[in-house]
Amino acid sequence: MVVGAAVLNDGRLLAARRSAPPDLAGRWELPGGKIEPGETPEHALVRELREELGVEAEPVARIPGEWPLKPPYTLQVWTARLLPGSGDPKPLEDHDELRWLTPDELWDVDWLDQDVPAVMEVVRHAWGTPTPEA
Ligand SMILES: Nc1nc2c([nH]c(=O)n2[C@H]2C[C@H](O)[C@@H](COP(=O)(O)OP(=O)(O)OP(=O)(O)O)O2)c(=O)[nH]1
Repeated sequence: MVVGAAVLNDGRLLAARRSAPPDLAGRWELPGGKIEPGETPEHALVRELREELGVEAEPVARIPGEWPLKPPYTLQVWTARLLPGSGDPKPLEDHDELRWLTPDELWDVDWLDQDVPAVMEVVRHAWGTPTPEA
C-alpha cells in the first residue's frame, strides 16, 4: 500500500513533481510512499513527509477510496497539515519541484494519471467544490 498526503495549508494543496523513476519523472503527485511492514498508514505518512520534504506534519482525515497503482500497490490518501514550527517543505528526495495549488490552479499541473481520481476526491472532501475539467 502507498499512502499519499494531501497537505493543506491556507486553502492550498501541496503537489510534488517526481524526479524518478524515468516513467514517472516530470509528473505530479501527492507526496508520500510505501507503507513499511509493521507501520500504520498514518505513521508512514508522517515519516515520508519528514524524509521527502523535511516537514513535521500530522494526518487529519482519511479520504474515502482506494486507487490502483502499479500492481500490487494501491493508493490511499489522508489529508494532513503542517505542525506549528515545521519548516516549509523542500524537495529533498524523489521530487524536483513543489507547488502550493489554489483550487483554481489545481489542474494546471500534470498529475500522474492514477492520481487524478484521488485528487478529485480530495477536492470534494476538503474543499467541497466540483472539479470542472476532470
Ligand atoms: N508517493 C506517491 N507515490 C505514488 C503516487 N501515485 C503513484 O502512482 N505513486 C507510485 C510511485 C511509486 O511507484 C510508488 C510509491 O513509491 P515511492 O517511491 O514514493 O515510495 P517510497 O519512498 O516508499 O519508495 P522506495 O524508494 O522505498 O521504494 O507509488 C502518489 O500520489 N504519491
